[in-house]
Amino acid sequence: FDLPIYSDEIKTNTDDRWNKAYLAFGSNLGDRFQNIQLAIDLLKTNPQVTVNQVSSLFESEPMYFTNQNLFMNGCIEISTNLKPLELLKLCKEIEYKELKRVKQIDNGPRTIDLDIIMYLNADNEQVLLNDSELTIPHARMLERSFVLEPLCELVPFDLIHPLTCEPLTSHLSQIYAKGNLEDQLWKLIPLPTINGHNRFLKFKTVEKFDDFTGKTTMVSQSPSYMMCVLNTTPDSFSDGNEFYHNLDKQLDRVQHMYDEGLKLHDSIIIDIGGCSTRPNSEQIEQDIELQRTVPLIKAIRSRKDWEQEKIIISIDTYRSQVALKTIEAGADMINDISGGTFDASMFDVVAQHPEVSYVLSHTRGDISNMVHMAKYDDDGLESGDTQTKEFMFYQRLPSKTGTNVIRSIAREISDRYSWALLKNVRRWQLVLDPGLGFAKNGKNNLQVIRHLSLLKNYCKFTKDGEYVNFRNIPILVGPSRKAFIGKITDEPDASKRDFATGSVITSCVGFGADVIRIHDYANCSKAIRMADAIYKGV
Ligand SMILES: Nc1nc2ncc(COP(=O)(O)O)nc2c(=O)[nH]1
Ligand SMILES: Nc1nc2ncc(COP(=O)(O)O)nc2c(=O)[nH]1
Repeated sequence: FDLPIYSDEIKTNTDDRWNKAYLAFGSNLGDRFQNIQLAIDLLKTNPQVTVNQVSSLFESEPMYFTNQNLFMNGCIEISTNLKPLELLKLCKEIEYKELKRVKQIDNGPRTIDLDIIMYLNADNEQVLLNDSELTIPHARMLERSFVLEPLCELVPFDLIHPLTCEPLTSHLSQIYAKGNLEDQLWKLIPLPTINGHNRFLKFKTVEKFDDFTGKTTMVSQSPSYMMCVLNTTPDSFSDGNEFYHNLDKQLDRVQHMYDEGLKLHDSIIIDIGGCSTRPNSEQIEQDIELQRTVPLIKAIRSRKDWEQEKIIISIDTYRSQVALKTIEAGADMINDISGGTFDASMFDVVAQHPEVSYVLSHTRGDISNMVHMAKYDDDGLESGDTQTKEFMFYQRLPSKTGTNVIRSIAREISDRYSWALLKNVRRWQLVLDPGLGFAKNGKNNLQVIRHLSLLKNYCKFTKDGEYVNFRNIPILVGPSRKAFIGKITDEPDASKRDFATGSVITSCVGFGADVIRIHDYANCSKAIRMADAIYKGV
């Protein structure tokens, strides 16, 4: 490896191309999430820095000096024309001047820690630096899962460490192989703060070696979340809404969800839908959708007898204005079945609220024609595109395998993912949903459920060199009472499909789903708990 040895007086960029750097952030003092967002914004506002990507957020046990609060960690990819020592100066300014970090002891608590991990010059070559003030690559990065895990979301899985010449992903696997609990991380999806409670959806995804196949994949090992459907539309296909417009009746139902759901879950997600998304259903006006959702959300949030921090409110809408108004009313998640395709402003609204989660779903076409778009029989690559390469946990996916359905879905979601990031949506906000029944027929739905772990471990290199991966992004599925269940169990009445739904959600958990959207919360809650015990060892 003819690695460039960099020092100030040698390489200054003769052309206007910028260098790239990977920074690691950590905070365990004050409002960690706010501190991190402030540090990112301070980097963004610097004219000599562009923030390209930000990883998921992770919670980790303190290393070295263990008697302190849990850390919130992640990584940032920036482009910059600052040289390493100038970049270090900027990071220190952000830490000490802006975020008032006070360094008492080494490895002790801090409002923010911003470390330069790696630095690549304009020719994309790793830069090595051994200065008294700064070592690049960071001398301790290879012992830190709280650095390598978020970093492996941002860099191609085959990127090597310039000194060990080993891929970063294999260094990370080596840390996990030691089996130290303190190396395991919790992935955090931020939610709006309520009554002073900083809330997060929390997921633990671990690398698991499969004894039978000898392959390693990422699997979930944390309790699955239950998303309870609360449709306020007269034409919901499955919970025939006799009380869709009666607020008191709806609050009674929420009370029952609260009582039943919290028996076996630490929190419940209530998915409020004011406009049916059933294929070919009539799409009511936005104002009516707002009337059916905003007052209900406000009424839920006004109940002092409920522990509000345990009630996560999701709004099932593809309209940006409904998303905006319901967030203002107290919604925590935007559940958009259209993947941002029905309303061009949706991603702008999501980007304005980095504390709100967004379900990025797969569909095709629109409500009236999606049923005709369930064609997945080829690998879906543009004809003649031989450069796009797709992988499932670093194993190259040969074309023409039985995984065409899930690969097409993963690829089409990854296109929406890239667009969302361009619109400044944060990776940490996202939950993925393959969209059961949306531009999928019954057979497709079964294949999607069987291949959920491919979606979870999907990554691709596009022909123009972009790298996308879904490492650590939770998967939501909504199979409850759907037509494919009715067809297989010969049950035309949707409201009688709950027992069969219980078996489907067990399979979904078994194949890696992290959030399950259901109608019969009282019974499905138990099925989810059993599935968590069997498949996730929870
Ligand atoms: N979990 C966790 N533990 C830690 N321990 C020490 C330091 C100090 O790191 P430094 O050597 O870069 O100052 N940072 C962290 C951290 O960010 N996360
Ligand atoms: N994220 C997500 N949201 C959804 N919203 C509505 C429906 C249609 O079912 P319903 O009429 O029972 O709400 N299905 C989904 C789904 O599968 N995933």
